[in-house]
Order: sequence, then C-alpha cells, then structure tokens
Amino acid sequence: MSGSRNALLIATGEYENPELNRLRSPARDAEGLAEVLHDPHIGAFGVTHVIDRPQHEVNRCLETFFLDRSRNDVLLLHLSCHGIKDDNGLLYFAAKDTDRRLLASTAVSAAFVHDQMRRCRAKSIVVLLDCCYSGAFLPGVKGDTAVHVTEELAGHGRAILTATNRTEYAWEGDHLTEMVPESSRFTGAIIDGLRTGEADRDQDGIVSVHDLYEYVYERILAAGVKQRPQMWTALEYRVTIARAANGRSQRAGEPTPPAAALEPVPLAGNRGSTDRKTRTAQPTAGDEQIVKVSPPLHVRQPAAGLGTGVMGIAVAADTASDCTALPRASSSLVITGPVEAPLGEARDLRSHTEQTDPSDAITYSLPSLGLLARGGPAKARSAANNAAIAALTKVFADFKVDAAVTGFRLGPTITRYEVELGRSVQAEQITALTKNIAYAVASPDVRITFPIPGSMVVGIEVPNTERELVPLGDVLRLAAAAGEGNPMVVALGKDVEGGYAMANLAKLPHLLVAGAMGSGMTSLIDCLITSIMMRATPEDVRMVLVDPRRVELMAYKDIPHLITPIITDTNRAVEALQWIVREMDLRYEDLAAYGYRHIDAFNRAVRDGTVTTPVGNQRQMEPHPYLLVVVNELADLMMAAPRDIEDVIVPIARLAHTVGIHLVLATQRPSADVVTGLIKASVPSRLAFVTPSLADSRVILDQPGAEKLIGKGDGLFLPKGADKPIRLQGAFVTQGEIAAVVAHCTAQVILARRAASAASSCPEGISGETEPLDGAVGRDGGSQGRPAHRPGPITFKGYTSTVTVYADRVDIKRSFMGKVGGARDCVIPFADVVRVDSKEPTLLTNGYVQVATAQDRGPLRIASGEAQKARANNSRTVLFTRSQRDTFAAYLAEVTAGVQAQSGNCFG
Ligand SMILES: Nc1ncnc2c1ncn2[C@@H]1O[C@H](COP(=O)(O)OP(=O)(O)OP(=O)(O)O)[C@@H](O)[C@H]1O
Repeated sequence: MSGSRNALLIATGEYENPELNRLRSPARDAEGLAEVLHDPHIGAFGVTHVIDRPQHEVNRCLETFFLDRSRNDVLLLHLSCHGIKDDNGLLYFAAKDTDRRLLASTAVSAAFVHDQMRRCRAKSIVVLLDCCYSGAFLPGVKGDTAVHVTEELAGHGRAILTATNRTEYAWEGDHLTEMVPESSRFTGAIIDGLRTGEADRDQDGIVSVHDLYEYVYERILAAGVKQRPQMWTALEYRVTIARAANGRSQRAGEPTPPAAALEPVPLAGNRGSTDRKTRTAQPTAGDEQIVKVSPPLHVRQPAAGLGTGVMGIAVAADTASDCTALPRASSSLVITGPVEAPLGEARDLRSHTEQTDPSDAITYSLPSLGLLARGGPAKARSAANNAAIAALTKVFADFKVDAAVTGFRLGPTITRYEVELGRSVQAEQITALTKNIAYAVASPDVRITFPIPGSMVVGIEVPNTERELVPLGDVLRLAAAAGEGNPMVVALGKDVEGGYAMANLAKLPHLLVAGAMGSGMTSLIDCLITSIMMRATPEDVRMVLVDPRRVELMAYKDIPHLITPIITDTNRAVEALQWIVREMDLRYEDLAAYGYRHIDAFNRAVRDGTVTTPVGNQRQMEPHPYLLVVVNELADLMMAAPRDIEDVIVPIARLAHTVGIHLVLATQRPSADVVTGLIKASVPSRLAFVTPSLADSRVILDQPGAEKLIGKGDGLFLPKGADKPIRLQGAFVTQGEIAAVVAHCTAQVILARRAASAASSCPEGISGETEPLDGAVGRDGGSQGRPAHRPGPITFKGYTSTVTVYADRVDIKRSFMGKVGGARDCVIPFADVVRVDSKEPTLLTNGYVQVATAQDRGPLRIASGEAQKARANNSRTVLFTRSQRDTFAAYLAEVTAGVQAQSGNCFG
C-alpha cells in the first residue's frame, strides 16, 4: 500500500483587526515544523506552509490540499492561530483579515475544514491544532469553556491532536482579555520530539500519532502549566508521523527504519500485518521541496508518487500556557499511564485514561446540575388546541358518531384529546375515522389509544405545531428534588401528561431501544449515559460501552466510569460480553458463599461489615458496583457474529440483573434477525422511537404504534410487565452539555493523576523498585517480607493484574479492565505450586505484559479443576506446579527487565 505524504501548515500570527491580538510565534513555529516534517530522514513529507494569509487564500489552500487524494495518502494539517468560537458555539480559525463580527465571511470555519476532510479520500489524516481558543461571546457573557474540537473536526480516518480543548480567553467588550502571547509549547514540543527522536516513546524507530501525543502531553505536563493537549482518533491505519532517525536511534547506532515504516498500517483486525519489518520497501516520500506560502500565495502539490500519507492539521497559536482552568482537585482517584486497550482498538484508544480504582478514591464529586440547561415553562393551552377540539367535534358530527371531546393533555410533542363515547358507539367507528380526523386536524400522524389505560375515554393524539424540548437537566433536577438516590435512575423524558419520566435501570432490568435513523435513539443513549455520570460515582456504577459505529459514543471515551475503552470491534465485543458472563458467575459465587439473594443485599452487608473476608483469605471484600452495558448498535454485532452475540447476551439478560449487571441494547434495525426471539424474550423493557414500518414496531413492542411516531425523541416506552406503552418525549442533552459533564468527571481523574505523579515519581511502578526478582525468589523473607519486585499492572485480555513478588510467593491483585466487582486476588505460594500449563507470556509493545491466571485461560493456564477447587474453598489461592514456579519467576524477571528497558514508565 503506497501513498504520498503531504503536510499543510497554516500559521497566522499577524492580524489586521486590532481586536485580535498578535500572536508571536506561529510563523517561526511553522518554519521549524516544516523543516522536521520535510526532512527525508524524519517526516519525509511534502510540505506546504501558508503564513499570515487572508481567509479566502487559506480556504483555497485547504481545499486544494484535500483535493484528489488517494485512500493511502497520509495528510498532516497543522493550524496555528486564534481559534474563535461564536455565540452559537461554532468554531472558526482566524485568518489575517478576520473580523470577529464577520466570522462567517472572514474566518476559516471548522465546518469548512471538516467538509474538506470528509470529502477527501485519504484515510490517514492527522490534524494538529495549536490554537488558543477564544470565545467570541457578547460582552459580559462567558460561554461554555469547552471548544468541542472533536465535534467540529473528528471523523473516520482522522486523528486530531490539539494543544487544548478549552477556551482560555473570553472577549470583554471589544478585546480579548488575558492574552499573554508566548511561544507555543505544543508545536515546540512536536518539533523537539521529532527532531531528537524523543517522541518515539516505544522505541520502535518510528513516531506514531500516539507516540507524539504521549510525548507532547508529558512535555506539557512537565512544564507545570495547566494546558492539557487532547487527542481523538478514529484511524483505520496506524499512522507514522516520522522516523526517529535523526535522534535517539541514530545516536544508538541503530539503523534508520526503512521508508516502508512510514506507510500507514491497517489497525483493527489486522494485527498480523502490523509488523513493519516484514513489509516490502516502498518509495520514499518527501522529496518535495518546502513551499513557503507567504505573500504571494503559491500552493504547490507534491509530485505524484511521493508519498504523503499523514495529513495533519495543526492549529498553532501562541498559546499562553496557563490556559486550562481545571477544577480544583476533589479526588485522589489514581490514574496510571496510558494502557493497552484490552478490548478496543488498542492503538486508537491508547490515550484512554486508565480507569480509576474506586477503592483509592477519597472524594469523587458528582457534576453540578448547573452544567445542564434549564427548559422554558411548559406550554399552555393555545388557539391550536381550540381549533383541534372544534375539528374533532365536527368530524364526529359529520359522521354521526356519538362522541365528545371532554378534555385534553398538553404534552411536549403531542396533545392527547380525551373523547368520551356514547353507549352504542363501537370502537371500530372511531378507528375507522382515523384518516378523517387526520385530515380535519391537518396532521398525518394522528394516533388513537383505545382506551387510555385506567380510564373510560379514548385518546386521540395530535402532534403539536410547536414542540417542547425536554432538557435532560430538568428531568434530573426533578429526580434530585424528589430525593431519588438510586444511582441507576436515569432520565427518559416527559410523558403526555406533562410529567417527567425516569427509569431505574436496575429495575427494568434490561432495556431494548429501537428507532429509525434520526428518531432520537442516540440522544436517548446520551441521556442515559449522562444521567449516570451526573448521578453516580465510578464506585456506584461502571460501564461497558460497545459502539461498532465508532463515533457515536466517542464523547465518553475518557470517563472514569468505563471499565474498558469503548469497544468498537465486534470480536472484542464478544470477548467483553463473555467476560461479563464470567463476572456474573463470580458475583453469583459471592452471593451463594455468603447466603444473599441479591447484589444490593450483599453490598449492604459488605458495607456494614456483616460480610467480611474469611481469615487467611487474601481477598479484600468490596461491594460490587452496578455494571451497565450499553450496546449501540446491536445490528452491527448481530450481523457480524449472530450466534456468538446471542450466546452471550441471552444468559446475561436472563441472569445478570440479580448481580447488578444491566443491559441497554439499541438498534436502528429492529428486524427479527437482529432482535431475535431469544433476545426479545430475555429483555423485558422496550423503548421504541419512530420505526420504519409497522412490522418493526411489532418486533420491538409486540404491537403497532411506533411507526406512527413523529421522530426527534417521540417515543413509546413499554416497561417490564406493562400492556400498553407510555408515550413520551425523550429528554435531550446537547453535545456541549455532555462535554461539560465529561470534562468534570475526567478532570478529577487528570488531577488525581497529576497529584499521584507529583507525590511519587513511581508509586507502584517498576522503576521505583530495582531489586532483581531472581534475587528475591528463594530467599528467606516470608510473607511479611517487603515486596521484592513490583512490575506494575500486567494485562491480558482485559484482566489487569498487579503482580508483587515476595520472597516466598507471588501476589496477583487482579481486576478486569479496571476494577469491577472488587479485585480477584491470587496468591501463588511457591512452595505449594501444583500445576500450570505454561506458554510463553508475551511482552506487549507498550511495555505491558500479557499474562493470565486461573480463570483467564491465558498463557499461564491453570487446570480448571484446580481453579474450581480453589473457588470451592472460597479461596483465591491458585496453585502452580513446583517445576513451573521457576518458569514463572524467570518469566517475571524477563518481563520486568523488558518493561524497564522499554519504557521506564510509571505504571502505578
Ligand atoms: N429528545 C429529543 N428532543 C429534541 N430533539 C431531538 C431529540 N432526540 C433527537 N432529536 C433531534 O433529532 C436529531 C436526530 O437524533 P439522534 O441523533 O438521536 O437520532 P438517531 O436515532 O440516533 O439517528 P442517527 O443515527 O441518524 O443519529 C437530533 O440531532 C436532534 O436534533
């Protein structure tokens, strides 16, 4: 696969408009960056840079840059300028002639950039944004402080790295405030990292997007400023920014990686092809000359065949560095370094924050309801209602049906008119009039409920001419006012009576959501997840998000409630669901061992000390958090592996609720091959938005009705045990609100991480311990002895184990993808080792180790009989063969050495 490599660097530091402060270094930065990117030994890009040009020229450059690319090209765009957000929240990049009152015609809109990238065929586009974002708000108004770069620019086949994702400065009157221009730390770090080769974090001779992000992040962290770079990726290929040829690898006498190392390598499901060394050499990119586009503008495209694969957009603005106003630390949640994504696309999600360990939490503050907007007052009776009543009355009179409108309920989306029938009127007479009624009220979407449950009147539902938005915040405020404390209570919306609708997911106990494209299903999923973030700590509720579509749940990728990076790969989804089945089994074992029938009772007993750890058992008893599994979209999974998915979903749906595990399955295709009979039978609560057909409505609700809904959150909710669905208008939460809530949750984690790294350079990590493992094994010391070695977390298929090797035993504190249901610790006494089937454990490229114990069935495999015996004894002791212990010890030594050699990172 051979493509070209091209970079476009757009830097604007000089502005005609005096309201826009001059930025000091973009031109200089762009030149420095152009140099390293163009260097054939480093970036090997054909580089174009555009400095201090007016909007129309910048737009033209951008359009030209993305034009006529091939799929395999690597494109890198670097933007360095003021990023400006208008009153409507739209993002623009300032050009030389930008007037902040005329952004649409004088600034480069992010939507325009997004559009060019969307049309571009290249699937390896890297955007580097070095902007100091400003909110161009009205005087005295401070808009939300998030920039939402991801919403504006992210997309499939792209990686976006930004110096920050927050507005640092707001306009006051006519001027930007607090502007302290200085050289860009972000672009400066990129240049340094590429020039020296230091950005090659995993020392494989190349600087990948993730390498670069990690390097820049650490550099900025080390600078002690508040600014925090961010990254979003949805790359199909592993994109190489540069060879680390000029720097470390050359100094170390290592050969320069071949040109082929610069080519994009397929990511998901192509692990076998990621070994660059086995790839055939391809033509070197980057013989193109640097084209400096300073007035006059000349955009020169690299010659055909000169690879340009990475397109990066870097917005480089001279960021005043103390920009990101993170909230004060309110938690000591412990964050470790980047982790190998256990179930998701490892590379894509490598920036994913290691999940917090709830047991280490001091205080986790829930987001304030103030982050969510308030709605206006509920709509009052209007002339439209009077007209509809008159129209209905006339229809009944015209067709000589003895019926009268006796009242109505004004809901947010529809109004339900209540019609009382005369004694001799048959139901069919009313339903036969549906089309006439629709005609009379001038709406095709009339729905008749016969009768309204619990009453003796017929309901005729007519869409409102003006719909009422139901803000998520309003529903949650009501929940708070009602003293609703259950962390699994989520907002659904507002019913026809105008009452707020909430649901306790734990009681549903599983939910199937369906609806056509644009029906409001994604918004509902957003509301469910945001409700959990607003109301539950990661100790209360953990989540597994499965999103084969990759982008819809991306906003949540860093929240501490996740126990695994968002799962986008079908095979990984099956693995995750299989793990959930195992987790369910283990939770059932706990319940059985202590004589409890429900997880809530068990957790209460753990909290009040009734359930304690048996003497001699190393495991620390902890409550099991609720585990919410959201699958969006089920059809994609069912199409890929129907049998496997059904095989895991059905037992979870049937049994897992007792142990606190709940499913939300969403699909836009509620056909019988997606929502199979077995799945349907196991998921008792359903929520349908408008469906494409009556048949779909029957699949999801077992009755017609959903096909007549009017979209945008208009839904029918059929909770477990109900005969008739409840019509409701789904709650709505904006992407801005979600970003604010996510920022609150993740900021605590970031601060804790910073605090942890400040407190100790390596609290648990390998670099903090230097005593060799084999020196410890066999030495006297006993179980009270201090750990001989602490290699840090070891990950295999999502199981993370922190291994501590003592003189006489190995302790493995295990958790799955973070911490679910308490640690499953193993103690491996060397003296008592019985049996183990050992394969060579694998050292992963990022320094983590694949290992498995007991139930994992992994490289260190324990006979299931032994594991069962251990479990039956309520013991977490796992026994290995005597002969295997040396293998294990040697392996750990090797791994430890390997990890040290590879990164020296702190994994604690
Ligand atoms: N509850 C709601 N209240 C108001 N508007 C809504 C609501 N839900 C959805 N909408 C509107 O409908 C649009 C589509 O909604 P949403 O993205 O949730 O649909 P979807 O069913 O997931 O389809 P798609 O896959 O096309 O996104 C939203 O952008 C929003 O404008």
